[in-house]
Amino acid sequence: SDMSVGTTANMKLGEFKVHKTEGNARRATLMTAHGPVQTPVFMAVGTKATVKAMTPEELKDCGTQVVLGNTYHLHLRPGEKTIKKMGGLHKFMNWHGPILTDSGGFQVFSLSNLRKMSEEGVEFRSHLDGAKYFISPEKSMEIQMDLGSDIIMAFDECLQYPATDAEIEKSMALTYRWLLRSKAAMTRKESLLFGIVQGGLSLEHRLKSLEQVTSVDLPGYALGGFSVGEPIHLMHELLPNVAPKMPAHKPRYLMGVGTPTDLIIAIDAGIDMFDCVIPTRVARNGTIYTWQGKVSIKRTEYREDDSALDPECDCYTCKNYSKAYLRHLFLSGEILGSRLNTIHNIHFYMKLMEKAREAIAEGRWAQFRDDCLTRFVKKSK
Ligand SMILES: O=c1nc[nH]c2cc3[nH]c(NCCN4CCCCC4)nc3cc12
Ligand SMILES: [Zn+2]
Repeated sequence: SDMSVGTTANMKLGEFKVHKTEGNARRATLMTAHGPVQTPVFMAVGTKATVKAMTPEELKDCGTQVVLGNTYHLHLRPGEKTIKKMGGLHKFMNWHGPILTDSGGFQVFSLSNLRKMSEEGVEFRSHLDGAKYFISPEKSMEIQMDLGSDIIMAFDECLQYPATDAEIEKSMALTYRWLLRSKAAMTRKESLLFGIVQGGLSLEHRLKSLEQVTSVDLPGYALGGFSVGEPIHLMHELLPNVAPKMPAHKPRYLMGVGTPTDLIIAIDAGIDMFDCVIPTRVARNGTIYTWQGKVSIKRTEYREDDSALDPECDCYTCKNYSKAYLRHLFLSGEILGSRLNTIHNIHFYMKLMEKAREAIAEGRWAQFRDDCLTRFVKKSK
């Protein structure tokens, strides 16, 4: 269990202690203002101050350690000034564990009708009501500090895929200049600022961006610019050539990733932290992750199936409900269906990370990795 790595009592804010490694995989602890984070860790995405369909208590019961918030969404609604007045994001959403906030750049490019990009920042219209907004490194830091975020992401430019070499070079240079401005503007001592490495799907540019970003002394570093529509094998091939070259004694965060298979492959490459909407989003669409592969709950074969979603799972949903009932809820569009499927998928992701942490700590990561890849790759039913 997570206690096997000893006490975190006298760890300093921002300290990252690597307890055990096996190949590139690491078992570590990161100390934040809201407590220790045991890695490898999957962070539940709570974009609009809620992890959809789950209460904070249910999140905790599923083993959630860190919740992710979004600068873009919360700036538009209800506004960080309101959240600050209400006591900050932890109090507002009643989540008192560590919170990581994304810096807004990615969401502006993927959600809003972009108006204008400049050295200064990005001007855009809200996807909600078309109102005009402007975000810069300084504005992004101000928003994340007002939210009271424990881990603040630098304001970067996430390049779309595909991109030419010239576009990649231009964009990563801007991301580097914006990183320096982010660091200068992030003055909240309780918060940890993470830099974001870009460089597209080009190893040469990735290593150049890695050199630039890690030349700035920070408590952690992320790999951005992935999971943006590129063929997934390109990321799988690039990771082992980039992740191990990130600072060994700082946390490595792969943004926006991924499926259970992606997580295993990335941990094997040396990644410590992940976030993705997949477990919550696909749950609402009736797709369930299990230790025997994926299950689509709407299938007719489950109509009178009295068994649990996953016989190897001990979550609240698997202990109390049958596939037949969950199929009925899904087909009826019942809210409880979204809730019970989400509870299971989040529990599955957190259990996967817990087992990965134990496997690395006990020197049997390679066996666990191969076992998972065999289980997950099997055809989904
Ligand atoms: O380069 C990035 N910088 C800042 N934040 C990011 C967030 C990201 N999220 C993703 N991918 C999310 C992909 N996700 C996969 C499941 C379906 C919905 C979209 N890439 C990212 C890159 C970045
Ligand atoms: Zn379950």
